[in-house]
Amino acid sequence: MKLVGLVGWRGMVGSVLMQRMQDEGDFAHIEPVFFTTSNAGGAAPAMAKNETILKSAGDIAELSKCDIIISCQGGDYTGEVFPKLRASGWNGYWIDAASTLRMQDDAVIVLDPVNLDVIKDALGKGVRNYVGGNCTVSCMLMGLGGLFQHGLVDWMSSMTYQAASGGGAQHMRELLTQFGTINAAVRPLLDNPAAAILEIDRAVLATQHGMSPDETKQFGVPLAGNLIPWIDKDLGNGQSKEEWKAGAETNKILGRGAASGLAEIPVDGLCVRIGAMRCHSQALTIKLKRDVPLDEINDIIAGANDWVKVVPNNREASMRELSPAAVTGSLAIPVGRLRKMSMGGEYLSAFTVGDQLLWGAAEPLRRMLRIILDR
Ligand SMILES: NC(=O)C1=CN([C@@H]2O[C@H](COP(=O)(O)OP(=O)(O)OC[C@H]3O[C@@H](n4cnc5c(N)ncnc54)[C@H](OP(=O)(O)O)[C@@H]3O)[C@@H](O)[C@H]2O)C=CC1
Ligand SMILES: N[C@@H](CC(=O)OP(=O)(O)O)C(=O)O
Repeated sequence: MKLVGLVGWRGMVGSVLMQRMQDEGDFAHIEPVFFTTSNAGGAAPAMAKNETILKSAGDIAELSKCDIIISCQGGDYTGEVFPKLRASGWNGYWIDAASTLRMQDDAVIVLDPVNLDVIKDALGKGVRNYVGGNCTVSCMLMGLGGLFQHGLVDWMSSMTYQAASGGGAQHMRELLTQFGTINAAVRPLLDNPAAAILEIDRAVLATQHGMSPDETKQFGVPLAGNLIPWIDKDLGNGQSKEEWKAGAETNKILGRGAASGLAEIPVDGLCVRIGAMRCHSQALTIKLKRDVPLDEINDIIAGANDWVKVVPNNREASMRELSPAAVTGSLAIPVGRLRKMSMGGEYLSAFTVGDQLLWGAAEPLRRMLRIILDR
């Protein structure tokens, strides 16, 4: 049985991964070894078999014993340990949730319902580094992958509504704390039916403006009752790094770009943080290569994989099925609001939602593990 090292298993992404691996019976196929950056020598979790003691995640000799390592520990860890591990001569498979290695030539971005051909080709060529994609990109491709597979996309623009979880666990806590602070500030007014709504509104605004640096430590500004139209680094050209990833990673996942000889498909947009918990949503404008009838488009989208689900473009279904609260905790990727836009028959509008901790982070990793194990 393959020795599989697990790093970052108790973090937010790691916990979702462990749950999914248990749900799918993955531990029956591996000998797990649990690593830690903070508690070496402590007890490994219940899924452990023979290796019941936590090993140090900085111990290159211990890591080197593994056939496969899955890391959800973060980019700093990858940047620090991965080069040392490879320099030591380790030739195992490295599967990672962090973005650090994504765009390297010797790494593949994994999303097998969309790019199994790219993954298999890489395995055949001896590639050893497999990295999960950016959550927004992975969720978009799980939903709209069919249109790309059928060569129908001329270009795409995405306007995102990204959840607090994209920043990490502390960001989710901060959002909820802010909601609580605001609610507490206006509670007496809310309890009084005679209170004027503009008075309540003024009190909310005053509370948001009055939040201490401690209350906005993660996001930098209040997110509750607000939004933040910038995610990740400032690239200095007016684009955020999250926006850059949309084009760069989509094309890499699809195996397009200079190395392949296939022209890149322009994908660009504007990424916005909103006060949702763990589902990323996005509104898409898609310029099709030709005017394909809407029923054909529905079939192409719905037929692309087992998880995408086309939601009828009406008010009831959209409100019920196409929201973060409807999708959280589920692997389903609903795509709705499908309609041709007033600009012409080649312009398609769509809206999609995905759990950014499942398809956006953990799920592609555990599926990559199974692809390697099943070879
Ligand atoms: N959050 C996201 O949406 C996404 C994240 N990623 C990638 O995954 C990486 C990990 O993200 P995420 O899971 O959110 O990070 P977390 O902060 O939840 O976990 C990272 C590590 O922090 C340590 N840690 C310290 N205190 C705690 C605690 N109280 N509870 C749990 N763990 C703790 C753990 O390491 P130890 O056990 O060694 O102490 C853990 O493995 C990111 O840096 C990113 O590269 C990728 C896609 C999406
Ligand atoms: N940047 C994403 C989360 C994330 O971890 O992305 P990446 O894996 O590309 O660093 C967000 O904030 O919503």
